[in-house]
Amino acid sequence: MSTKTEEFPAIQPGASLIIAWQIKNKRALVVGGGAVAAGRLSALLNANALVTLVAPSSNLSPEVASRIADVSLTTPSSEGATPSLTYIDRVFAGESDLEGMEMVLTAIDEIGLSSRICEMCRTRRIPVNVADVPPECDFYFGSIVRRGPLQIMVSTGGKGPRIANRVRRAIEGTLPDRVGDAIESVGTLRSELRKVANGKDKATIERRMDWMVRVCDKWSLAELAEMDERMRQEVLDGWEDNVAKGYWDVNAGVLGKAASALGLGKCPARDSPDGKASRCPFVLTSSGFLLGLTAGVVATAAVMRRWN
Ligand SMILES: C[C@@]1(CC(=O)O)c2cc3[nH]c(cc4nc(cc5[nH]c(cc(n2)[C@H]1CCC(=O)O)[C@@](C)(CC(=O)O)[C@@H]5CCC(=O)O)C(CC(=O)O)=C4CCC(=O)O)c(CCC(=O)O)c3CC(=O)O
Ligand SMILES: NC(=O)C1=CN([C@@H]2O[C@H](COP(=O)(O)OP(=O)(O)OC[C@H]3O[C@@H](n4cnc5c(N)ncnc54)[C@H](O)[C@@H]3O)[C@@H](O)[C@H]2O)C=CC1
Repeated sequence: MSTKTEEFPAIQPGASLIIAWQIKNKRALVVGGGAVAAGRLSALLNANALVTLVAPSSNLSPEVASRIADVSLTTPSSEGATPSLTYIDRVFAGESDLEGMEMVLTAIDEIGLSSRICEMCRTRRIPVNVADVPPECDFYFGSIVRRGPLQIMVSTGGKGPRIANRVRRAIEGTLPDRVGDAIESVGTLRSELRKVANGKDKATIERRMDWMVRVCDKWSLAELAEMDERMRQEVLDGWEDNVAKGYWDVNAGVLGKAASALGLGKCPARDSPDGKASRCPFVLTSSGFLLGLTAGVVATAAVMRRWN
């Protein structure tokens, strides 16, 4: 057993545990109907939770009012099913409102009541967030970037929520084009792979993971975003022989395959890791070359005109 702790990252206590909570089809309660409740409500609905919102209709924010009026949210998908959103037009009624809830969020302007709700939740071991009162939060919200299946949460652990917003915007500006579509493609490929290789034994799992890693690493994000059914099928055809096909293996016909076999398979224009072809050195170099060529031709034409 090694005793050299310096080989491992140092423990830095004081962080939050950042996890992606699967609240889909589970019940959550929102108490309050103002602007803060509206943010909580959309976060829960985006995560497919079954939300009950309790607040008097006399004081709803426009966003909460529009969600409540949205029949696609308030109608159950089938008879007897719980709708995505159930609205109850009244103030918080007490313990009975907590029945069956797996999460409770309060966003009301009554600090004493918030504390009591928090206490009730903790007695029942229901995770609770009281907006604005960190000691009464079992978890905090964060500033979120969303691109389809991709979510990035910026948290400052309660130190600077406004700065979380700024960092989030800075991150948004650096995201690769179509990163959400690229991840969606990988998701489809992974689930299709499970259909042809669904073994749960250790050897199959290892082989599947190794193949997925090699395929992912062969495709730029821009290429992945373009992967359609035909390309995906051709990539999957490589599974049997444990071959990881790249974009040009499935798109450039015989010539592309020959180039790929020679190790020239990747289009340099698409090789930038962020998939932004215009920023790629190949494109810059080749556009520079073309520009130079054009300038050369123009200059030669001018000189020749002089001579004539
Ligand atoms: C602990 C936490 C608990 C929780 O609510 O989950 C909490 C607590 C408090 N917020 C306060 C104030 C403000 N909150 C915001 C904004 C956001 N607050 C959010 C989360 C969190 N806020 C959790 C920590 C998250 C973290 O640190 O990473 C965000 C990220 C997510 C969201 O709420 O959806 C969202 C930005 C989302 C976005 O823009 O993308 C702004 C800015 C603005 O309004 O523009 C201000 C005014 C500026 C200021 O005061 O700093 C106060 C003081 C109230 C007072 O002074 O009385 C407290 C209480 C205290 O700090 O004691
Ligand atoms: N964490 C954060 O990011 C922020 C938190 N806040 C805090 O969150 C809380 C809510 O903020 P806003 O939405 O702006 O408030 P708001 O005053 O607009 O809305 C309060 C809502 O709660 C409802 N309400 C009041 N008593 C209720 C009860 N007993 N039962 C059910 N519903 C009740 C009201 O009818 C109203 O719909 C405030 O305490 C505020 O200080 C405010 C801004 C940012």
